[in-house]
Amino acid sequence: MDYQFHKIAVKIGSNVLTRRDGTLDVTRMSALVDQVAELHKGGVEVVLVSSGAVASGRSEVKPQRRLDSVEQRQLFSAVGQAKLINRYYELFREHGITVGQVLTTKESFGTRRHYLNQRNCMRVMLENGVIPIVNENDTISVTELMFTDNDELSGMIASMMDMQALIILSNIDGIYNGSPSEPGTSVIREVEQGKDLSDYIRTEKSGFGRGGMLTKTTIARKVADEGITVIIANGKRDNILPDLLLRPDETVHTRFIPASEEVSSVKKWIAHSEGFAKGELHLNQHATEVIRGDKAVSILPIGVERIVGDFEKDDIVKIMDAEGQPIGVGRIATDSAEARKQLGKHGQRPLVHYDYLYLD
Ligand SMILES: Nc1ncnc2c1ncn2[C@@H]1O[C@H](COP(=O)(O)OP(=O)(O)O)[C@@H](O)[C@H]1O
Ligand SMILES: N[C@@H](CCC(=O)OP(=O)(O)O)C(=O)O
Repeated sequence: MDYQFHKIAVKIGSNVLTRRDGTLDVTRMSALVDQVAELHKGGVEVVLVSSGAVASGRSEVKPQRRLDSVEQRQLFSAVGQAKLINRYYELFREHGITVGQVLTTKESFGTRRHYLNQRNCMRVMLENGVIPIVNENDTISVTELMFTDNDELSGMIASMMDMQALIILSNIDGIYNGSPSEPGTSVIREVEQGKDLSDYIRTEKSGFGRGGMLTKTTIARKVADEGITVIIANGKRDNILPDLLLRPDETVHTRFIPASEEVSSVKKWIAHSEGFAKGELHLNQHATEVIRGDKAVSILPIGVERIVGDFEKDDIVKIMDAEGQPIGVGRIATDSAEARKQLGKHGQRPLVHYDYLYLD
């Protein structure tokens, strides 16, 4: 088959998998499994990121007392994830395909070592023909440790696994150039690099989702800037996945045009690591201008005015411009005590080497 991509991450949103009453839509799930199986048999490497744990657990248990929102999420996801993966396992087995479960947390992306462990796990699964089915470990990720939603998780997975494309399946055909329910609006088919879509996106979410269209757009842009095509399409449409890969021109969806330059694997990790930053490097005016220029440059101690926080060598730090605004992230080459000693000095080694610097 002439598929346009051979390595893809597919994110299936909560709303695709749940019926209006909140129960698991097994018919839809089964249709999507058939499509993924078809691609897999056609030689496409697929990593699935599936939501639906909380939604599918909700209908299974009746809590004995009033639970707060964290407890509810923990209880429903513990039950619901087991139900979800069990369904997937059985449905894929009918196609002779083995699947495996990967539950992760935002923290597991925080250090390079954990990150590589996860990547290795999924690589070995793929090498052995096993489809990884990834979800956040909702039982233990609470509030500030959580991914914004599974769109963020799927972006990190697509980036980590060096995928050619990330397909985000929701309950809508793509991003509309206005309110989707209003007459006269239509799906934006292509989003060029640097295009601002904020005017179009309403903050409301669909029934069971967590992040909404705004997070999808932010993540999509970031992942596309790393050279990965991002597609937002309707997971409720029949045969959507093969159609997107075989007949993209005739299939409604929004496509984020990827950057043409290659981004190294370590830079991709750094790009998604802002949340783990342990400190800040504040650049002076001249360094800010140089860093913003066209040339690839490292951050030298002479260009740093101030250092905030305590960090170890190889930790992630935020890069701030002369006005104190964040402009990127990088991996620091020395600990904070040593970095402070070098501040403002000439002839020192870079604090952040260009290879480990990601600018927004
Ligand atoms: N401009 C827009 N185009 C498309 N959808 C939008 C737009 N603005 C807001 N939305 C809403 O975003 C919803 C999809 O996001 P979300 O609820 O997070 O779904 P999921 O569970 O699939 O991640 C749509 O159902 C729609 O109501
Ligand atoms: N991990 C959660 C997913 C929650 C979530 O963010 O879902 P979505 O709105 O589809 O991105 C679950 O399985 O219920």
